[in-house]
Amino acid sequence: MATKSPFLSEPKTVSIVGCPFRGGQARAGVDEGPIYLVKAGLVEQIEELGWKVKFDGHHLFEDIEQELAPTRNEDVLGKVKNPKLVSRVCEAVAKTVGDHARKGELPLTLGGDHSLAMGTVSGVFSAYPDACLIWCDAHADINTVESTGSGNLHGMPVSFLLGIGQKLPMFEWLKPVLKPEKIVYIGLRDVDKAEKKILKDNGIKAFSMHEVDKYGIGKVVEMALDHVNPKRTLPIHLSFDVDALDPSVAPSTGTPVRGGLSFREGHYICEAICETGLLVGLDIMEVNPALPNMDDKMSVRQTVAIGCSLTRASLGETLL
Ligand SMILES: NC(=[NH2+])NCCC[C@H](N)C(=O)O
Ligand SMILES: [Mn+2]
Ligand SMILES: [Mn+2]
Repeated sequence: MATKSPFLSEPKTVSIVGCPFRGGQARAGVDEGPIYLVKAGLVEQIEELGWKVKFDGHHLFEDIEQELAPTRNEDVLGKVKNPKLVSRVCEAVAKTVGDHARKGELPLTLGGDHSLAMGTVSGVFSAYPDACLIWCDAHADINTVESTGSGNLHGMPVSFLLGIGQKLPMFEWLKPVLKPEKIVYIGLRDVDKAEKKILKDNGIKAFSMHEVDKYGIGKVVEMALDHVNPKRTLPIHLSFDVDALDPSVAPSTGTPVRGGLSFREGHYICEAICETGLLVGLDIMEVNPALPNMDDKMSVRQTVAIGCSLTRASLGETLL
């Protein structure tokens, strides 16, 4: 493996946090994402790159699900769906991810839906308070309790991490670890009207597909890093929603949007971030093997393979 990291301990270790969780959105199947990724050989592939890999089974949230089961149908607050469940699961994820990060391991969280990022980012930023966040997604996931149309928490993790919008009592544990200048988006193309205003009001930097078309992905990643990490010294967390990629490339996901990143553009982002040597946390989110439909095995295989190859590109795989 190439470089030594200023942040990670030797031997360089990836700790896989498999999160079969779907409570942040409505579509079944995204909870199977991590299981498919591991079954496709992800652990061995990362080892092949020279990392030590820790993985002792997926994070089962059975205890939480069971405890909340009796009141499961009442878990709604205003428009927001499953707030108690999502909060408890993300709190557990934050602890696990934070523990790995504090030990100098690189937590790799496999979703599951993107609400889990409330946990992963909280965990990584608890270990590295000066970290920055690169969010690759078709969506901004920055709706607030007030602005959400869907009520799905996978559309809100960023606002919760920033501490903007109404605070929900069950999310008391979640501290606003993120500052608006510490996040940058790449790949946006389906941003709700209210989200556009939130991005503008908070001066949050975003490179939509328009900028990818205009400047090319190389320049976009450079500008994104210049914004959150001008001296290339700060730890980086990469949260990658596979719907950032075009649906022709990654079809098996819950909220596909046309006009997305090409196969190479997606991988380039991961390679370029890896080259900084500053990556300390990685999320691969929203792989849903039940979509686009049960019979479309080709799409599933393709999307799962891309989840694996994006991970490898982030962890040092190069073309030459
Ligand atoms: N992580 C995702 N795929 N998020 C999609 C969010 C879609 C929409 N903006 C919403 O708030 O529901
Ligand atoms: Mn998305
Ligand atoms: Mn997302």
